[in-house]
Parts: sequence; structure tokens; C-alpha cells
Amino acid sequence: MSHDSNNTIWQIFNLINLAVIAYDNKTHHYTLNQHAKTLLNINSDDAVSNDVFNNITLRDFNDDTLITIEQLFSSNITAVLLECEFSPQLLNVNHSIVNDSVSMITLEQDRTLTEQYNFDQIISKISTKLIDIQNDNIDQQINFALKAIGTVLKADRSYLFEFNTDNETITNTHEWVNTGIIACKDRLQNVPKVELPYFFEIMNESHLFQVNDIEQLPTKADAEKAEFKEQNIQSVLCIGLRFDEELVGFIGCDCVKTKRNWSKIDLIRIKLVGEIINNALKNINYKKKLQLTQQQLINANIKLNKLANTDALTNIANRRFFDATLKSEIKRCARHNQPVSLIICDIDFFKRYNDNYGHQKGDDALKQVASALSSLCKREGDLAARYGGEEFAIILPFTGLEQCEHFTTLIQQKIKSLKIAHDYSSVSNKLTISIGYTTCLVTKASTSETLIKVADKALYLAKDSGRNKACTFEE
Ligand SMILES: Nc1nc2c(ncn2[C@@H]2O[C@H](COP(=O)(O)OP(=O)(O)OP(=O)(O)O)[C@@H](O)[C@H]2O)c(=O)[nH]1
Repeated sequence: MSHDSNNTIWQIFNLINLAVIAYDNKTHHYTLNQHAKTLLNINSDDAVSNDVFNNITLRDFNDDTLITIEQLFSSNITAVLLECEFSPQLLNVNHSIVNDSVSMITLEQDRTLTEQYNFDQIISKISTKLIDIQNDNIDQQINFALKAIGTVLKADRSYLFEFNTDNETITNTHEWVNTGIIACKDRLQNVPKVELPYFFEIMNESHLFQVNDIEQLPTKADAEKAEFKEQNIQSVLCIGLRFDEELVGFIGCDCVKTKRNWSKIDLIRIKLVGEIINNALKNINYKKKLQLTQQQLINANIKLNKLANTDALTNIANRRFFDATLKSEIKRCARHNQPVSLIICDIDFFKRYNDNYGHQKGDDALKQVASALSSLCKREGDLAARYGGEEFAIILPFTGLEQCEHFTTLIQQKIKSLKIAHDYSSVSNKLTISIGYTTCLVTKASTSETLIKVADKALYLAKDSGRNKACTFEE
């Protein structure tokens, strides 16, 4: 072919809406028509060499491998993915031989496939982000999903509405708007469902509300029409979100700038995104419920523990808790080479008190004494417990004999200050207690039984020697 006819052919190639690239294996140069230059972003009026294609990423669409321009010419690949950061394109490839040295390929954009490819990418991103969503980033991910579906459906606004707990009102929780479009979210909070009767009638029936042109809405949809007009909406597509078959909200897209005849593909796509958002919200909901149940269980356990360790009448520690605490405090004091003191006290002539003032009054007196003893236990580890009947025990870890003696004085002062009348006591006209105490520099071999036995003996000593006093016991 002459140079002139060559030129004419390329002038023709430049006019067609198809990317054409020719390769001359003698000169190793590529010639591109205008469309190919635009597509590949190559600015050169002349034939170009290999290295011009270095910045272009081509991928064999069938086996996902990267390929060079040379490989594209030498293979029989029929579809390539031209990778760009934001809009990768799928190109169908046709190979032809021009003459001995020149071969040619045409690249044709497959818009439907490209769109599908891009949508698949978005869906994979959305589902990965929403699959194991945590409460703290759900908003960000839902906004991303709304932007994606709004963009793919060429809408001007996309949104998520959730029904409020009263089930009477709805709230626009998330919204994406195209450039130049006014956001409506703030205005659409706690909207009564009754204001949109037609919308909810359709939504409850079919979980789908699809309007290509709001002017075509029936007269019974006047309320909805007015609302759509207020937002300059021309077309609407909404899809319901359900938990256990119950409608709990919806996502939707509005077209403001132009009308849109929603296609079957649009419907499939918004349904898919709706499903993903629905599942994410369900997950969050289940997680919240689970956390609540866990917390309730923890609280119930705390309560149960407290009940199991508390004396029902006096509300201080019971014998069970006392026994366990004494054992652990002995070990703790032994580890730190510190003394532990144990006090056992018993109300004097309590039988007479009960017999004369009645059991109810007796209970009240026990409660007052318990609370008085408990109020004296201020240091970490101190414990006052009801040991049984009208007997109380106090554990004072890290406490030596002198301090323990001082503590028994405080007990007697405190009981005195209660001024509980006991006219039938032989030692006073007020309620008194007898106290037995012991202090021990415990070792790992020390047992709680020994400590209790000694404190008990001391208590009997106090009782035997006249009551209303504190005694210790030397073996
Ligand atoms: N109201 C009431 N009384 C109780 C409770 N537990 C034990 N008691 C009574 O406490 C009294 C203890 O009597 P005793 O063991 O004879 O001792 P006491 O009368 O205090 O005599 P001394 O200890 O020797 O001063 C009994 O009458 C028990 O019924 C209780 O929960 N409530």
C-alpha cells in the first residue's frame, strides 16, 4: 500500500468509534487511531514503541493475568480489562492480519459488562465491609453502600429509613446526595407513617415502591406526590428491609435532575444492596441483644452471688462467706507474714430480750447490731459477718493484738451508742455484747478452725466472767 493510501485509511480509522491499534513487526512500532489514543491516554501523532504502553495495565479477563501489548498482539485473547483507578473497562478484542508485517487489533468497550464488573467490585467491597460489622463503624459503611447504589443507579439521592420503636414513625438515618442536590435527612426525622399512606400500603404489600414518573402516581397518592415534589423528585425506587418477615425500614434512590425508567437490573441491584444492609443491621441488632442478655446474666450472677453470700435478715455477710473469707485471709496474711485477728461477739441475754420484747423486736436489734459492726469495718479486707443466731464474727487481716483490742473498744462504744433498751438483762438496762478475740501470726499451716476455736474460748471467758466485756484467750 502506498503512503498516501495508508494515510487515507488512518483518516478513516480516526473517524470510527472503535479503538484500532496496528503493529508493524518490521519497525516494531504501533499506530493508534484517535479512539485508541483517547482510550489508552496516549498523546502521539506518530507511531509509538513498546515503552509507551508501560503505564497501561491490561489484564486477560479470562484468566486474570497481566499482559503486555506484545502479548495482546501475539495471543488470541478475546477480552481484556483496562485497569484504571476508578473505572476499569472491559474491552472485547478482535485480531486481524493486514499483511505480512502488519497485524491489527480492535478494542471495543463492552458497556454492559464493564458496568456489571464495576458493580460486582462494589458489591464485593460493600459485603466485605458489612459482613462482620461492629457497631462503631456501621454508619460509615452504610453511607458507603448508599453512595455506591446511588451512583450505580445514576440517582441523585439514596437513603436508609428505619422505623422507630413506636412503629408509628420513621427516621431517615443515612443519606447520600449527588453534587448540587439538597440533603433532606435532617428534615425527615420521626415522620409519622400516616403521612404517607399510599407509600406504606404498597410497601407493606410488596416491599417495593417503584415510580418512574411521580406525575403518574394515582390520586390516592396525593400526599406522597406533594412530599416528592417538595424534594423535586421525579423518579423513586425503594426496597423494604425486613427482620423476621416484618418491615423495619427501607432503602431507596431518588432521581431529581431527570426522570428514570428503573430497569430490571436496577431492581436487582438495589435489592442486593438492600439485602446486604439488612443483614448488617440484623447482625448489629443480634449483637446488641446478645450483649444485653450477657449483661443481664452477669448482673443476675452478681445478684445471685450476693444472695448466696449475704445473710437475709441483717444484710451483712453470712457464715458461708465468712468461712471462705477467713480461709483466704489466713493465706494472704501468711504470704505477707502479717497477723490476722478474729473477733466473735454474742449479744448478752438475747433469749430474755426475745422472750420479753418479742421476736420482731429481736430481729430489729440483730439488724442494728449487724449494721453497727459492719460500719466499723473500714479497712480493705475487714469483714463483719453473722456467724449464727445472735453471734457475729469480724475478720481483721493485717491487724495485730493491740489494734484488735482497740477495735473491740470501738465495738463496745458503738453498741452502747445504739441505746437499745434491755430491761431484762442482768448486766445493764441497755443491750450489750460479749466479745472474744484472738490474734495470730499465721503460717501456711494455720487453719481457720484453730482460730475460731480460740476466739470461741475467749468469748466463753467473757461470758463466764460477767458479760459486756472483751476477752482474749491464752492457751
Ligand atoms: N429475734 C431473733 N432471735 C434469734 C435469732 N437467732 C437466734 N435468736 C435467739 O437468740 C437467743 C440466743 O439465746 P442464748 O443462746 O440462750 O443466749 P443468750 O440469751 O443471749 O444468753 P447469753 O449469750 O449467755 O448472754 C435465742 O433465744 C434465739 O432464739 C434471730 O434471727 N432472730
